[in-house]
Amino acid sequence: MAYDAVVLVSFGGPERPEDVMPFLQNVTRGRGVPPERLAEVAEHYQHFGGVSPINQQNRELIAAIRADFAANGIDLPVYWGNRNWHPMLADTVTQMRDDGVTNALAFVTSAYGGYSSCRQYQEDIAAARAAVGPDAPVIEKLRQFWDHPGFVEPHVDAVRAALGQLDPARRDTTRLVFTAHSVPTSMAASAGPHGGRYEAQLRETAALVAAAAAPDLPYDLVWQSRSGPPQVPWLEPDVNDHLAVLAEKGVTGVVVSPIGFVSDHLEVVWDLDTEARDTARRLGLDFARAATPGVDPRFVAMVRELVLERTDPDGARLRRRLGELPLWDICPTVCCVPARRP
Ligand SMILES: CC1=C(CCC(=O)O)c2cc3nc(cc4[nH]c(cc5[nH]c(cc1n2)c(C)c5CCC(=O)O)c(CCC(=O)O)c4C)C(CCC(=O)O)=C3C
Ligand SMILES: [Fe+2]
Repeated sequence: MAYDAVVLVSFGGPERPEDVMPFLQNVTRGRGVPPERLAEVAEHYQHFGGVSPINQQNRELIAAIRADFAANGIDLPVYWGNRNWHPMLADTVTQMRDDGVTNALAFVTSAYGGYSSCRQYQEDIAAARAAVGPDAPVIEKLRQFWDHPGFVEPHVDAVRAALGQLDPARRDTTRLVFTAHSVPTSMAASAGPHGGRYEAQLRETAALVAAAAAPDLPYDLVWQSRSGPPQVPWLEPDVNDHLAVLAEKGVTGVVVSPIGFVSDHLEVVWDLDTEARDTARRLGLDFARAATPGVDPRFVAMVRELVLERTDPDGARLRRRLGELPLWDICPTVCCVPARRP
């Protein structure tokens, strides 16, 4: 198959105070998120002047991908469209159509399977194509990359660097805490043969990062940024509750590594750097937050490798990975479908 473009597909975030509410309404439409929760999250954004860092981070990632493609002889334009805020994916797909694009590959800024991280992005792509009409380009999502060295290695280095900020004399009471966005348990236990991928893949990534960064330290995978109405069960424990349990057990310091994400967006700079750090301070725990891949050259090169896996005659041989869970190039239609429609 010959491809004529790459499109980066992401979550999107507000860039002005007046964008915050309409953005949150886009995120939560039809999801039963209580208005109190929306008001609280709007407040988090307003602490940063109504500007989420995520769009600027994606601009920087796209600039780095373009430079990497150019340096490596890949002659494909790179477009950008979001699920929840401008540039909206449907507008981007319109532009791609107008530019004559017919077959594109999509790089989604989420490493994992699962409904929000994989299937919902495929639904976003299908909806954007439907809005454009029959002459919309075909768009195929690149594979999940939770165990790709270009994703794992930057996390490993970041955990090592964060450990370096903690007291080495207290290493035997130091602990690694990996985090990812919580999801409703009904979504986590996705139906079909590929159910439960999100949590299983996160556990594999946590194990890979821990083994390479600090094999002597115990670690846990916990959840952050729970949304939704309180009566709906979401994956637990929450990172803040987990820190309290660790402090109780005699742990003196934590490295918190958000392996669920690819950049230090608002859920990282607010939910971890502000809230979880405050929790740690109250509990008397030393706290260091590990960085996400961002524009690490290995992560940028990974995007090129994922493209080459699909375009190079030897592509299958380029499929670099560190884990052992099932991996597929193209998601089966039953993959990552939630047990109950969210
Ligand atoms: C699995 C997952 C990822 C990782 C995969 C990926 O990266 O895509 C992720 C990423 C993100 N989540 C983000 C922000 C938000 N997520 C929300 C709400 C929700 N997230 C969910 C799941 C996930 N979310 C779910 C199941 C909901 C409930 C509503 C629903 O069923 O869909 C809400 C609503 C308010 C609230 O928090 O209650 C906000 C504002 C931002 C942007 C941060 C920025 O602006 O910098 C990013 C990257
Ligand atoms: Fe999937």
